[in-house]
Amino acid sequence: MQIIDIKVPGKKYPAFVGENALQELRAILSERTYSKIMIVTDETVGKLHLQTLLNSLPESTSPVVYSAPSGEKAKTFSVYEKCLSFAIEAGLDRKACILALGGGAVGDLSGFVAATFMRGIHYIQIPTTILAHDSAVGGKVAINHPLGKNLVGVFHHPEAVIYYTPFLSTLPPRQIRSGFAEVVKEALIADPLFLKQLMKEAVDLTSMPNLPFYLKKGMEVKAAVVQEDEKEMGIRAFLNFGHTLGHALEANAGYGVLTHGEAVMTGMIFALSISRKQLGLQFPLDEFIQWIEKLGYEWRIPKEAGFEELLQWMKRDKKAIAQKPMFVLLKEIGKPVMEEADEKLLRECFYQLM
Ligand SMILES: O=C(O)C(=O)C[C@@H](O)[C@H](O)[C@H](O)COP(=O)(O)O
Repeated sequence: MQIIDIKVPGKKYPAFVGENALQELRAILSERTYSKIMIVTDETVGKLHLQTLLNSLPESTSPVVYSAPSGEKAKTFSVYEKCLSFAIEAGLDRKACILALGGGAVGDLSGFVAATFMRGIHYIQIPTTILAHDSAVGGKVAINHPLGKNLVGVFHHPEAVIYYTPFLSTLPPRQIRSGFAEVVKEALIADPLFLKQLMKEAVDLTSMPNLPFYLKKGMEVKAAVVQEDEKEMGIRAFLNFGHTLGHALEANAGYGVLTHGEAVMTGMIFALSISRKQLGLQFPLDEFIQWIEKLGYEWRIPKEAGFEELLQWMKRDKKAIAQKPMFVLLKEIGKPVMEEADEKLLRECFYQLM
């Protein structure tokens, strides 16, 4: 089993990755005296994995279970309120703990509920997707606002991340693809050799013997960034590579139409294209695109997505300054910077990618 320690001011927590990770959860829950355990999951994951989780809890726990709608539908004000009402009615108090069993959306909802319920209680991330190797680490939790993705949120770190890799075996190819996009992002912003390795080895996303290693590498990249800049005052924003357009595409299409990873992959190609023009990035973009297309990414900007409309979403992005969209760009692979881009250049790159 792999253990990655995440250290932020005033807190250190482990991410356990591997086939024995659930034993670590049992140990944590046996050691701590939580007044009540509430599992938050979603309709899809609950059917597949809830029983495994229940079987691994200490006998003394009698958890209550809240099931949210699957995917981004979990991250609405109305589901947030329902989840809080459930917690209150179930008698949770300030010594209770939430277990977030699911992908990024369940993790975000659970973390936001945990952060705000009675001004903050403990929670533990139990990711079940590849995507959540990224979102479960680092304490960003949020719900969506009708005017933009993740616009309502806080930083609230989990007590631990329990990444039980057998859960990943039920993922459909589209979800594998979505999560793998964030691994590619971690390589692009931090590690040219890792990117080379991925482009050489990853040829079929349904058979990746090295996946646990890729996930660990990705989580290490993330942990190192978060450790240096917990609250995104500077370099943490580099983890948002591809997300300026990515979030806009997700929101504009209607949450759930595109997966997060599909939208981020398109956003990364957009950012790479801007980086080449604005910063002279030397990067074989065509070869990269050929690779990801072979992996099954349908990354093109949808014809019906208008530039003006997407620009409005990008202006409301959390990185925007005075309503000017900001982009994480690359000077070189592994050397990100945050920059504004001229609207004319944005438009040019945008239409090239349709
Ligand atoms: O943890 C971060 O910081 C990231 O930006 C990682 C992203 O991949 C992740 O999707 C995150 O939840 C997006 O955060 P947001 O601040 O852009 O909403």
